[in-house]
Amino acid sequence: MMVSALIERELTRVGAPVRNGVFVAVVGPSGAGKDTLIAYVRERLTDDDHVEFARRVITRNSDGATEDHDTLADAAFVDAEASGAFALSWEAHGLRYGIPASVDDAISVGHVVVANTSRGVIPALRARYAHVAVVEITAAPEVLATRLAARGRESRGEVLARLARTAPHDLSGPGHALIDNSGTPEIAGEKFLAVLRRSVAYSDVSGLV
Ligand SMILES: Nc1ncnc2c1ncn2[C@@H]1O[C@H](COP(=O)(O)OP(=O)(O)OP(=O)(O)O)[C@@H](O)[C@H]1O
Ligand SMILES: O=P(O)(O)OC[C@H]1O[C@H](OP(=O)(O)O)[C@H](O)[C@@H]1O
Repeated sequence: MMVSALIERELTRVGAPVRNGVFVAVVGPSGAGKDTLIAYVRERLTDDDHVEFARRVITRNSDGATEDHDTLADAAFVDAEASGAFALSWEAHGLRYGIPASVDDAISVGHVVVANTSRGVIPALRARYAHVAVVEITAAPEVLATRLAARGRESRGEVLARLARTAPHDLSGPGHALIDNSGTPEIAGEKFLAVLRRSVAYSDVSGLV
């Protein structure tokens, strides 16, 4: 999209939250199982055109295993961010993360958009979108430690830093669902599916044609 079109859309949006659909933010501590549960529901919603899964942009090479995302070098990410390429962006673990601005279009037409986000961006999300569901995935601390060590994506020092990262915000509010993923992925995954089906039922696709 042309930069001028992006700026025009942003100016139109200021003070007016993006309506109709629902932004489903999947949050929780590292190792809780956000990507695992997103993959679980994604496999079961392939026929549902109303649910989209945001493809994140991260300044990390994709390992192809835990999450399929786009990669940008740090300077390119900063340029993209400045040109309005992201609906939302944040920094964590020494990395930059962005959610493409195109999710606004999906939500405007009444779709449900699912994205793994930082707990720290929930206030910004609630300001940007009229309908936000916050799906907070949890697991016991010892479970997180075991899973991150077994995943093997980070060094031992990085794993310890991730475990030490505490939730910066109180996430409670409308549309907040807490899902414990200390058991099997199926148990938590079915609860997550139920939240998504409620979000689809809630999204407003009437009057959009
Ligand atoms: N219910 C579960 N039972 C057993 N292992 C699980 C379960 N859920 C996730 N895992 C495993 O735990 C590890 C962490 O899961 P995942 O990468 O989905 O977490 P995450 O919350 O996305 O973490 P991060 O924020 O670090 O990306 C993975 O190796 C995954 O296979
Ligand atoms: O701790 P907070 O800010 O909630 O989450 C920060 C980030 O940590 C994880 O990153 P990754 O997917 O493991 O790289 C999450 O996906 C989120 O984007």
